[in-house]
Amino acid sequence: METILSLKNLDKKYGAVHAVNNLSFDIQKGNVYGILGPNGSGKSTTLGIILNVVNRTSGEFSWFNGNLSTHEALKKVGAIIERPNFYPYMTATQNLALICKIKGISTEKIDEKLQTVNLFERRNSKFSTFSLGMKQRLAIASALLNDPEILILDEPTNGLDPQGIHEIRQIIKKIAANGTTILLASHLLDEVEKVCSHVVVIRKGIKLYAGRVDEMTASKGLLELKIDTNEAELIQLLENHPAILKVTKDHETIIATLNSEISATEINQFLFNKGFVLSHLVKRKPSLEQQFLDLTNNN
Ligand SMILES: Nc1ncnc2c1ncn2[C@@H]1O[C@H](COP(=O)(O)OP(=O)(O)OP(=O)(O)O)[C@@H](O)[C@H]1O
Repeated sequence: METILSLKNLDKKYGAVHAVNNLSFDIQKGNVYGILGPNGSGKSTTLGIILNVVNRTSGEFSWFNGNLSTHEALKKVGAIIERPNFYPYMTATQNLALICKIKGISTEKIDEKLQTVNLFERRNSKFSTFSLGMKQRLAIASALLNDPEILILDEPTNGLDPQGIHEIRQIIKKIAANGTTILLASHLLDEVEKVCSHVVVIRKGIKLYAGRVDEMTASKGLLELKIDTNEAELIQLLENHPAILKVTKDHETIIATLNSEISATEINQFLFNKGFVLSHLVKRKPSLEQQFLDLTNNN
């Protein structure tokens, strides 16, 4: 696996605010990474540091195994960390041509990138006529003009309506499917769940989890149970079962969080043998949301 970016013990303090706290993780080529954390958890600061627009307090980061200077490496990076300024009276194509000129890159990729973000049909429309979603898509096209190895996006769907959000997510997936590595920051759990293969969960600048999204969701799961009588006795029995970590109630439903593998059939048989006949039994995986809440509460 080729490492695109490596962060080691990165730290950033703004006076008394410890925005990034001893953060380490690696970005491997071809994956889609989400930095997930609530507002103010240090996501933008982390992106700012690796893009050389924020100075770190201590720690290291290296691009492409340290084979290139940061200046050279950043030529292979496409990033949108603030809304870029486009000229309202110029068309999509004209705006991108200007960016090519400023960056000193060829204009030959403009049409291809407009197609990638589904704006080719609107290439001759003035920027001022674009919806917020279209503006964001044009920003993505502008970040792709140099065919970057990695695309970095800070809160790519912020402020968009549901249709705009869906379109941006589809485009991110399309870009990833073409082999571009992606790193995005988001405070939205479902965004990371829908778009990313890997996640780094941070809170108050501290890493709480780093790994595959599907491994994070592949915990032991939970059981939903209902019974018409003897509910208190059932809860007590479940609490003493070795495969069950804890038991809670959500309205009429008993929720048993598992700490080891057990099938719904096994638990059903066990309870039936003890004289409990359930009216409802479902085994579920906890959502990323629940795991995220568990992670942030436990830390
Ligand atoms: N220039 C700055 N000066 C002082 N404090 C700052 C500065 N930039 C960020 N911070 C603080 O650092 C912490 C992390 O902020 P950061 O913007 O990195 O978080 P974030 O996770 O990106 O949040 P958001 O999604 O709200 O932007 C916050 O407490 C923020 O107030």
